[in-house]
Amino acid sequence: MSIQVEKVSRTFKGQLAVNDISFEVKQGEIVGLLGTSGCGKSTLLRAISGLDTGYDGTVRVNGKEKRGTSSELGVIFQEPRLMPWLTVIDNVCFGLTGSKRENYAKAREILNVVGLSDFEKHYPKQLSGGMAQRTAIARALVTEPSTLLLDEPFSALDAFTKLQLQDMVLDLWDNYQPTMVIVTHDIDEALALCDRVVILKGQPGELYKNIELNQPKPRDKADTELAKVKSQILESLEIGRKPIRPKVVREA
Ligand SMILES: Nc1ncnc2c1ncn2[C@@H]1O[C@H](COP(=O)(O)OP(=O)(O)OP(=O)(O)O)[C@@H](O)[C@H]1O
Repeated sequence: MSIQVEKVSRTFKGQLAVNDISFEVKQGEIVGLLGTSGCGKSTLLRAISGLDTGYDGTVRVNGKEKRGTSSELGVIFQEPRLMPWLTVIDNVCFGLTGSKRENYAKAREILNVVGLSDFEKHYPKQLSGGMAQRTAIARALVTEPSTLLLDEPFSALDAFTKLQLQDMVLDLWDNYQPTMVIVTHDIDEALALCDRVVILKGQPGELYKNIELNQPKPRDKADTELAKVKSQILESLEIGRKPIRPKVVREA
């Protein structure tokens, strides 16, 4: 599934939050939305997902205008949003319309991919943060969406779990080749996962740069080309360029 974002703007109570943003996500591509806090990344993702319809401009899916949610788009949030009274497998099946037998078969296949086969009978309170987020990812995948939209999916997790789940995303991609849009603050995460990074800047947020990443995955973190892209991104975001405090010049 390809996505075309055309001249999308969003105003909240007379205040422009994102301004005239256009970009395309090709079929099977993993695109990262990066930018400093408040530049409108989540607002843009909500417009793409159809959870928000109050924007100006157009979102197209495979070239056709879309406004509103679609079962072809799976959304994953920062927090897993599981139902505490349901087991892992019942959380994954929630919303499926088939027979219990069919649903469980589908859910078990996905739970295997996300590494939770041994935990299907656990309840959310018995899971670690990483396992809960894996369950949320399995729930999004079970309807076989061709596109996944992820809003800072790993930012609440510890560094080690985050790396494990980033590897899992690459495995998922190998299995299903979904189109993905990932909102992240984490430049290393974007460098590990994305084929392209869209950088937003300012308030209201505007599209600043589109950076292609052609290195094969899984990527070598020590790769010099990747290091160059990282400094290009840091420079775009104006991180590390200014001293945090102005230098005090003392008189002799
Ligand atoms: N429902 C809303 N009502 C009013 N203002 C909103 C709403 N949603 C977002 N905004 C405003 O729009 C701007 C962009 O917010 P958004 O959450 O999209 O930014 P972001 O880049 O995702 O930020 P962060 O990285 O901190 O999550 C902010 O100024 C925010 O206050």
